[in-house]
Amino acid sequence: MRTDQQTIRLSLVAPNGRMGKAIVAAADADGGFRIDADHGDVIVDFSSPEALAGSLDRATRSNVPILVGTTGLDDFADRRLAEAGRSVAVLRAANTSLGVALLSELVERAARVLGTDWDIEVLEMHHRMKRDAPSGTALALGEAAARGRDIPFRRDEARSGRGLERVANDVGFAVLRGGTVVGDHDVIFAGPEERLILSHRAENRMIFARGALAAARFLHGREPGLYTMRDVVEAL
Ligand SMILES: NC(=O)C1=CN([C@@H]2O[C@H](COP(=O)(O)OP(=O)(O)OC[C@H]3O[C@@H](n4cnc5c(N)ncnc54)[C@H](OP(=O)(O)O)[C@@H]3O)[C@@H](O)[C@H]2O)C=CC1
Ligand SMILES: O=C(O)C1=N[C@H](C(=O)O)C[C@H](O)C1
Repeated sequence: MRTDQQTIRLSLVAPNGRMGKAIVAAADADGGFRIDADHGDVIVDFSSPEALAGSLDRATRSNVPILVGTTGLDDFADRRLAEAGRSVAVLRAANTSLGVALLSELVERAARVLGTDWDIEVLEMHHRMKRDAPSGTALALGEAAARGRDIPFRRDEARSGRGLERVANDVGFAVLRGGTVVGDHDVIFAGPEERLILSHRAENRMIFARGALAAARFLHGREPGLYTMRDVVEAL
């Protein structure tokens, strides 16, 4: 039980989902948080893209910061998040684990250092219930690679058939689904006669839940803006 910090009330959009339950368990173990159905200090949304508009409306109307962990969001959702970020603090994270926050930095750096003759492929595997593909994390890692290389992010994710020679600088995606896999991500840099593979393995949803609590603590009382897990890690 923490005694050094103020208790933060979390309003969970989906308390009964897999992530909702993990966050409730992590909050219980931490002792510095309380789950509050409506009037939280921070809104926490790990649900589905359909819920996002309502969650952002609630955040801006009540002037409360919001953590969005939902993946599978489209460009329109990006614009809504940016708009909400003008009036409240908004943190969007496809992956709230500490390991993936660091992996994203490593990927950006590797892409910057390795020349364009190193192709970049992202491979991910998740449990059979996952609805979106590629995972939000895989896409965010692809974006980090493109950022490192200072090129526009172009996805190649439909390789089946013929005439599929690789286009230079595209980021390729491969997706596996099955069983209860919590979340595996490999970023493969395939160069001339060598490969560098940066990997993360999530073994339990509690890693995302603990990261979500760190993000909520970061957001509490934070000024309006769009934030990422890198901001959270830097503030730790
Ligand atoms: N950022 C991160 O670190 C992580 C992100 N995720 C992402 O979080 C999201 C949820 O994952 P997970 O918990 O495994 O999924 P689940 O399917 O277990 O839970 C989703 C929950 O959202 C609820 N829900 C769905 N639509 C709405 C809506 N329109 N309004 C309110 N609630 C809604 C569902 O309720 P009901 O069952 O009643 O429909 C359910 O309780 C996914 O997008 C996933 O990719 C997952 C893990 C880590
Ligand atoms: O749906 C999941 O389970 C996960 N979703 C996130 C994603 O799409 O990247 C994060 C994590 O990999 C688990």
